[in-house]
Amino acid sequence: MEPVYRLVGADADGEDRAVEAPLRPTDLDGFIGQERVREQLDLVLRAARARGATADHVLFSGAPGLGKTTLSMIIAAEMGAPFRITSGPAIQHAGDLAAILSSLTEGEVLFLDEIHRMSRSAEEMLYMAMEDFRVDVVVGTGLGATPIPLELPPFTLVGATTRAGLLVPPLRDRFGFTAHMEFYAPAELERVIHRSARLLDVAIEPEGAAEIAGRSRGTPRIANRLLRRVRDYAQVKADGVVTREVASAALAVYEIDGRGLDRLDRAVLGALLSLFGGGPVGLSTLAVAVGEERETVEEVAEPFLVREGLLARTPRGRVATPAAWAHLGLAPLPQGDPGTGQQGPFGAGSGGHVASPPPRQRPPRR
Ligand SMILES: Nc1ncnc2c1ncn2[C@@H]1O[C@H](COP(=O)(O)OP(=O)(O)OP(=O)(O)O)[C@@H](O)[C@H]1O
Repeated sequence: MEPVYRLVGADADGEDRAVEAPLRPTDLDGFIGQERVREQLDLVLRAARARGATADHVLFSGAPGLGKTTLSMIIAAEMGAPFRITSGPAIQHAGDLAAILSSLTEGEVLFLDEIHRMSRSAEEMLYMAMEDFRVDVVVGTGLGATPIPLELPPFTLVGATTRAGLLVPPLRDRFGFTAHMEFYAPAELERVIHRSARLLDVAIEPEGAAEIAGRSRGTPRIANRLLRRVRDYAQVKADGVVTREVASAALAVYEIDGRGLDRLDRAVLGALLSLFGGGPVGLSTLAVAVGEERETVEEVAEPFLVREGLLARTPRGRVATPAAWAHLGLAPLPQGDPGTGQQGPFGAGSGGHVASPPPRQRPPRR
């Protein structure tokens, strides 16, 4: 699938990569939210420091942009250890991993992003390295292949994954501490935005920060990106201060609505409601209706709509919830509406079927 650029996408784009470094908190106290993870990690690190030992291996799981890389850098900083970063897709052969591991120094923190995308042979080498701080490097090929054991200095592996379920148990079991990163509450995102605004020298009012936070999909990376776009607008169209009105007008230019939905999200939801009476409708049909690839609808638009309780995936197809009708300002079709002839799982009006004639669009609710 071609990557789809979205201002509210959680993956890092080129600009994010270029500007995120100075916005990262550098110690646990400066890291906002994720209270439980922070508290547990603090204990793990303090205990390791008190023993004069290297910290246990750590696994972070969770959606992109929630702070996994930032926390792993904090682990290195808190341990006073060097930090190195690599990723699963960059390690396609066991030899790639052996080269990295054999150059680690004592106590170094190795951050392995997208650990679920490493090759199987590298994964097997990693188990041994994590457990025994040793790897077998195979020299030669065929009958002449000989494993040469190589001792490694103690190090801390910090793995990050968006798909913890894809990790094989022997790998998962070798992490001493595993944490799942949750989406952030709006109040936490407001703190992230105020902190970033201070670092970027942007004047922002509390209501302006709240406006951005509400549209940031629970994700600090998106909050920081929206802040940068709102700052541009404030400089060009206003007096540079981010007020509620400025934030709201700026994000309207980018077609990000009050709940953080963008044009694609609203197109999917709009088609589901106005063409298919709220569903159920098959994914392929829905994708054709919005002129997008099936994968784009399924992987790019739907996860957030499902998370927000606006859309449900049911065995009979995609279904809009009552909240979806309310969000688009439409009244759900009444029970037994001739436009749909069916009753869906979300009560009155959520029925409807691809084969049915498209229902009439209702005027906005008062
Ligand atoms: N708790 C937080 N407090 C303040 N800023 C944060 C926090 N979490 C993340 N950020 C900011 O959000 C941005 C993205 O964070 P980070 O790169 O650590 O996310 P990630 O989970 O590693 O994402 P990916 O999986 O895409 O690599 C960074 O600019 C970082 O400063």
